[in-house]
Amino acid sequence: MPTATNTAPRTTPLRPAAALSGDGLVLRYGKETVVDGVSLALAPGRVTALVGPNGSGKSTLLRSMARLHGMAEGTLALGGADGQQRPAALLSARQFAREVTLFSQSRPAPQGLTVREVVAFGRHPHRRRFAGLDVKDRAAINHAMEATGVADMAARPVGELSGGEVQRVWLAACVAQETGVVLLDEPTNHLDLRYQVETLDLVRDLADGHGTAVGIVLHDLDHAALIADELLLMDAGRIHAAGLPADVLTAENITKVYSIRVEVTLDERTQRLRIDPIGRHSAANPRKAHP
Ligand SMILES: Nc1ncnc2c1ncn2[C@@H]1O[C@H](COP(=O)(O)OP(=O)(O)OP(=O)(O)O)[C@@H](O)[C@H]1O
Repeated sequence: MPTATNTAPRTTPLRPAAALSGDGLVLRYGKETVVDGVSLALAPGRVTALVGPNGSGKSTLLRSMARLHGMAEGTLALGGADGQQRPAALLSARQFAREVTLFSQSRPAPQGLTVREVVAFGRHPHRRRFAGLDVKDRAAINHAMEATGVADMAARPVGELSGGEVQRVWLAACVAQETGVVLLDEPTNHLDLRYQVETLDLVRDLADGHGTAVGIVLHDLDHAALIADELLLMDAGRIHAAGLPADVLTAENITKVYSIRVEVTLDERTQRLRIDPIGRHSAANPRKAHP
C-alpha cells in the first residue's frame, strides 16, 4: 500500500510507526506553490526514494522535512520509540539535529579544515557546549569515515579535494551525526562508478543494519528501483504515484511524467527492474529501426 499520497497518509498495522512524517505539505517560494498538499511517512529501516523530473519539487520537499524550508501549510511530526508522534516544531534546532540530518548538494568545501574536522561537524548536536570530542564522538567519526571511504584522507585539507571527494566527506558528517532519520538529496551525483555503488550500499546498510529511516532523492531510476523499499514519483509538486518500485516505475507512469517513451524490463535472473529511455537514436525506436 502506498505510504505517500496527496491527501492524508495511510497506515497499515504491519508498518512501523513513522520516524518522520509530513502531512498535507504545501511549500512555496514567494507566491509560487511548488509542492501542493503532499503527505509522506519515512519509516525506520526503510528507504523511501523520491524521483521525478527537474523542478517537480523533490529537493524543496526534502528540505522542508529537514525544517530548512518553511511550510505554508501542513505539519511535520517525529515518531518516538514508543510509537508516539511529536510535532517537529516543538523541538529546538539542536534536538531536531539529533534526530534528522540532511545531505544536500549545496555544501561548500570549507577552507583550512581537514577531512576529520569536517566530519566532526556531525557530532555538534551531541556535544555539550565548549566540550571536546569524547570516545563516542571519535568512534562515530571513525566509523563514518570508514563507511564513506574517506578514512585514508582524514588529515588532508578539504580545500584540496575533488568535488566527489568533498561530497563523500559531507556524507560522512551526516553518518557521524547518528540520527534515526537520514535525508539525502542526490548523494550519488558527481561520484564515480565505485562510489555510486558504495553510497547506495551504505544507504541500505543504514536502513538494514541501524534501522535508519532514509528519504533519498535520486535521478537514476535504475538506482531508485534497486535501493528503494518505496518510491514516490513526483510531478509538478504532487505525487503522481507511490508504492513498490515495480508498481510505480511502469512505462505508462514514466512516460506520463517525464514525457519520454521508455522500456521497462524485469531481469529474470536478478529480479532487477531496468528502465531504458527510447531516444531518437535508440535501437528500440521504430523510426530508427525502419528509417
Ligand atoms: N530559491 C528558489 N526561489 C524560487 N524558486 C525556486 C527556488 N528553488 C527552487 N525553486 C523552484 O521550485 C520548484 C521546485 O524546485 P526543486 O528544486 O524542489 O525541484 P527538484 O524536483 O528538486 O528539481 P531538480 O531535479 O532539478 O533538482 C522549481 O520550479 C524551481 O524553479
